[in-house]
This record gives sequence, C-alpha cells and structure tokens, in this order.
Amino acid sequence: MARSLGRICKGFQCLGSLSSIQTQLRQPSTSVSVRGTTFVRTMVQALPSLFSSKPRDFSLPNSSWGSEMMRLYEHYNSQCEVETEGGEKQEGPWRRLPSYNRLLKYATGGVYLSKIIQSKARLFTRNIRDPGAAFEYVLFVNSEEQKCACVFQAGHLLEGPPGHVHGGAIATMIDTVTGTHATILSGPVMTANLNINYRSPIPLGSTVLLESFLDKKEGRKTFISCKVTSSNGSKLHTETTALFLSINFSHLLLGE
Ligand SMILES: CCCCCCCC/C=C\CCCCCCCC(=O)SCCNC(=O)CCNC(=O)[C@H](O)C(C)(C)COP(=O)(O)OP(=O)(O)OC[C@H]1O[C@@H](n2cnc3c(N)ncnc32)[C@H](O)[C@@H]1OP(=O)(O)O
Repeated sequence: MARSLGRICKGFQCLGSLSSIQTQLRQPSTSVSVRGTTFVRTMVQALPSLFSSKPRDFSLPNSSWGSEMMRLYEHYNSQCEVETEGGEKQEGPWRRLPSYNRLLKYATGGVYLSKIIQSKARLFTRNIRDPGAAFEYVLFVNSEEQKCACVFQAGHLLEGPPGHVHGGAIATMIDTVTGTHATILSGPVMTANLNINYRSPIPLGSTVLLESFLDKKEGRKTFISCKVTSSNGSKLHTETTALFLSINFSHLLLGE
C-alpha cells in the first residue's frame, strides 16, 4: 500500500510536469495556434517516456477493421506526415493519438491510481478481447484548427434498438472524444455536462466519423461541440455540446 502510494505520488509528479509544460505554454508571448500545436506535440512526444510498460496500442488497424474504417484511417493518417516539394517528409496537420489505454491507464501513476481504487478496473471502451466486437476507434488531433476527429466502427455487442447502436454507446464515444479533446486543451478534466441530440440511428457494424470542436474556454470551463456523421458525411447522426471542468487529481482520490 505504502509502495503504491509512493508510485502514485511519483506518477503525479510526472503528470504535474505536463501541467508545467502547459503553464509555460500559457505565456502571453505565445500565440494561440502555436501554443496549442506545441502543447499537443510536446504532450504526445512526452507521453511514451511516462509508460512503465509497452501495452498494445488499440488505435492501430486490426483484422476486424472494415473498408470504411480503413479508408478513413488512411485519410487522416496520410495527413500526419506530408511530403514537401523537395521530397522531404515533415509533420502534417493531423496527429494520431495512441489509444486512451496508453494515455491514461498505463501512464505512470494512472495505472496505480486505477488499481488502488479498484484492482479489477478496466478501461470501459478498450476491455473486450474479441477484436471488432465493441468499440473500434482511432482518434486524430489537429492542433492548428483545435479540432479532433475519431473514426469509430460499432461492433455487434453495442446493440440497442434491433440492428442499431445503443444510445449509451454513442454517448460513450462522444464523451471519449470530447473528453480527450478537452484534456489535450486544458489538462485533467471531468465531464460536467453532455447534451446530445440523436438525429438518426446508427446501423450496427457501420463506421461513423466523430468531429469535435473547441467552442470556448472560460477559467476552469472548456466548452466543446461534437457531431457524429456517416463515414461519407452525408448523414447527420448526432449533435452534442459538452462542458468539461478542470480538476485536481485529489478530486479523483478523495472525491473532493
Ligand atoms: C483524470 C486524469 C487525467 C490524466 C491525464 C492523462 C491523459 C488522459 C487522456 C485522455 C482522457 C480521456 C477522457 C475520457 C473522457 C471521460 C470523462 C468522463 O466521463 S468523467 C466522468 C463523468 N463525470 C463525472 O463523474 C463528474 C461528476 N461531477 C463532479 O465531479 C463535479 O460536479 C465537477 C468536477 C464536474 C464540478 O465540481 P466542482 O466542485 O469542481 O465545481 P463547481 O463549483 O460545482 O462548478 C464550477 C463552475 O462550473 C459550473 N458547473 C458545474 N457543473 C455544471 C453543469 N453540469 N452544467 C453547467 N455548469 C456547471 C458551476 O455553475 C460553476 O460555474 P461558475 O464558476 O459559478 O460560473
């Protein structure tokens, strides 16, 4: 127990360094777009060094991914690295995020925090072994435009109305995408409000696109909106507004 607590404290120091990076980037001399870009790049580059082990990255293609899932994955992935006219490779506008599992559960500290609260804890969206059975998704972030895109293929275990995706499963994905986006923009947050309008049902097994946008930041509040469309963008499935509040880690440990 004492050792676990020590590890948690160490982990928090690591995560604390993420907030100091963020604070540094909040200096008035840095412009908004440059600040956002640099923070995400620094965060994504810094995260692997925080991992105590190399867990599977669930956001890479697997054999269950259908053609639409692959097509959209390739669409965004090809914009993560672009070629200049001189034939040189350079960073593109989009960045693929490794799976949420790697970001939170296996981040030093995060994994111990999870274990001390509930030893059998598993990340909700990444805990089904059968590939393709439930949530298959990959997230991309565009720091310049302060938006995120998520390609989501809904497996057969997510049924709600016959042949269609459960509204709670859709809400889970919206919370995941907007929550990840808010975390990138503001550091540790919790969802305070999620307001979803369901416009048309999502067929089970289909691939949809979730796009989230920063509406505004006010003190501890980060307001994000999100829409879910069919993979070719022709059909609107849901529209959402969400509010995230920045928290201290003690809020999770002590419920305060
Ligand atoms: C976390 C570790 C991160 C580690 C980093 C590693 C990288 C991670 C990468 C990737 C992340 C992936 C992300 C996944 C996504 C999942 C996220 C979830 O599903 S979270 C679970 C569901 N949410 C809850 O269970 C919250 C329960 N609620 C609470 O705990 C509190 O109510 C909380 C924290 C939300 C607010 O409590 P207060 O005490 O801090 O704040 P008060 O004083 O109540 O409110 C502050 C202001 O906000 C407004 N406010 C509060 N709640 C509101 C609401 N529901 N609607 C509108 N305004 C609200 C208030 O009116 C007040 O506004 P005025 O300052 O007066 O202007």
